[in-house]
Amino acid sequence: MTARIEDYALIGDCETAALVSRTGSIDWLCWPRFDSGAVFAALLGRPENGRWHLAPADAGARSTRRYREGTLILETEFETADGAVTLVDFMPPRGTTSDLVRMVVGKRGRVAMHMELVLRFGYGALVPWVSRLPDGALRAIAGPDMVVLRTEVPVRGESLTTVADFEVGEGETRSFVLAYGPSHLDPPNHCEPQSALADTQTFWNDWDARCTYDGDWKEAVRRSLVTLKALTFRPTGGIVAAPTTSLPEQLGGTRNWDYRYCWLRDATLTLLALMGAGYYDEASAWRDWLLRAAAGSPSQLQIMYGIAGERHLIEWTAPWLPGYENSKPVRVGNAAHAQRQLDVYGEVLDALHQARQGGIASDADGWSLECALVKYVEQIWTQPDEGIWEVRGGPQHFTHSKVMAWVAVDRALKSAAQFHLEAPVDRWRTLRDAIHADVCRHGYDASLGSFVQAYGSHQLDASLLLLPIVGFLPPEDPRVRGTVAAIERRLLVDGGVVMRYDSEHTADGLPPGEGAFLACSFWLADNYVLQGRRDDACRLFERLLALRNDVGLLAEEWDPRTQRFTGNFPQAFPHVALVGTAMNLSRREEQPQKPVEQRAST
Ligand SMILES: OC[C@H]1O[C@H](O[C@H]2O[C@H](CO)[C@@H](O)[C@H](O)[C@H]2O)[C@H](O)[C@@H](O)[C@@H]1O
Repeated sequence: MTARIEDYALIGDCETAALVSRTGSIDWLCWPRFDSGAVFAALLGRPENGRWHLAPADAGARSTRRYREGTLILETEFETADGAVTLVDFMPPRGTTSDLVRMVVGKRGRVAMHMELVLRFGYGALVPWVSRLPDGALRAIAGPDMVVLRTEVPVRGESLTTVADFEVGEGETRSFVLAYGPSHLDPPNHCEPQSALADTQTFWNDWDARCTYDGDWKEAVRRSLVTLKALTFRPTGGIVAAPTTSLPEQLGGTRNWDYRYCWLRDATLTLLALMGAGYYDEASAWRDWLLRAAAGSPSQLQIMYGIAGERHLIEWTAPWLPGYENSKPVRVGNAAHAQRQLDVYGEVLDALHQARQGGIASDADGWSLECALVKYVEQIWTQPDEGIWEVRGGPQHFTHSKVMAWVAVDRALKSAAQFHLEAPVDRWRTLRDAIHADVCRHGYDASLGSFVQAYGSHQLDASLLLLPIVGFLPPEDPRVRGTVAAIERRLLVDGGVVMRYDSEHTADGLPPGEGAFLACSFWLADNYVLQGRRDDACRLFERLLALRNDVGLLAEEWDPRTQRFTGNFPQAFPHVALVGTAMNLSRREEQPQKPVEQRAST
């Protein structure tokens, strides 16, 4: 049986990532990029769909694990009746080749180990052609892809699986390196495990040392930041929402989506978290990515792109994979790429404004793009859209979407004023005021004393928690207070996690039922900070921190019924929100109402 989502840890080389279970099984790896076909897809199927298991032969071995501090180097300690070993798993940040390194280090006694490598290219479907190279390495080829296994441990083939049985004594180390290369080229060069480990340690330690956050939640914030960095595709600066596809939002359900792409929303929020912690190089790389991806007509701006800016993210299903705990279908690609989501204009213009404030100056082309985006918002803001939650039940007039249209114009106006940029400011002011008035007139339900999910609806929506955070209204406004209170009454469950909306009564085009969306739960804590309810904010924040798995990672959702993670993992969204809330709570008491995440820029 596949491990629980919370039983996985992430390793990666900033171009792709793998998930390693507590029992030493790598059950997910797309190679060579985040969005490539998976070579290990057991996560969404069975061991025969590809995995790499390496653990003591004793099935009763106990394991504990941790990352080396401030790195993405995973250490799993196995204890058996005969002794103890540490399994060190990592992917060196990529040079010319991409390597997955596993080292078994003997700690005590003599431990019998067992290794099983099942390579299945094309998301678990294709058995490769395996042969020996003259230097003894094992080469597996399937169409365009090649991987090469190098190890000093004798391996053998058994039932389409590469198997090894060996022992490791105290002080001894046995290593395995699996390297990727295109099949039309020579096999990738040998990577020396010890020096690769030292280089990987240096890379992450250097990166971690740049973090400027110095508040009370350093360990959690640094782990989230390392995770966000791991989701950033180094060659282009694009940021994926998560490294997985189709981990279900409801176990056994159909809400299974592919997150291995760059959403403007998720990526801009990631950028703000990184900038808040002092990481301006990544912010600059992302800004350049955005300007390239969005180049052209604003009417053709997509809500998401491939990691290099690709636009065609056609959604298809992989029927040969049974899905995580039978959650079908397994989807590749994402039909949401063709949706209209008005909020992305607000997120993008806010991020660009904040980048400018942080000293990442935009050139004239950048400002013309921003002006063109405002012009486009002016044309479309009155139209319905699919909203922040990417509903599949048809467009609606979502309140949050209109608020973010207001943010788009507001931030462009602020940039124009602060940086003396040329703009039709009178026209923009009129537009900004018109959107504000429209939201207050149609997005607020006086009988509920709350803003509502969509114009004319009586439903609540956790995205409304963002209204004071983006500065649409002050936190002490009675309509904002009423909205927070209504969300606490109707969407807050299980003592501290927030549902995005009531899926029974929202036309999202899908069968109802999902977990609580963890990012929204942090937004509630941000609202408590804004309202001066610091104790409530700390209590909720600590409760959310306690949901992280043993290595500090969060999935998209938490299912209060089963007390399990659901949705793609690890997802950038909740880690961004965690960083934002930690920063808000760590700010000095005298300036509590300017939250970091999506903060209302001055
Ligand atoms: O719930 C339906 C939608 O779910 C996914 O969207 C969610 O993930 C996105 C990436 O993190 C995020 O930007 C969005 O706010 C979330 O609702 C899925 O990608 C959609 O295709 C799907 O319609």
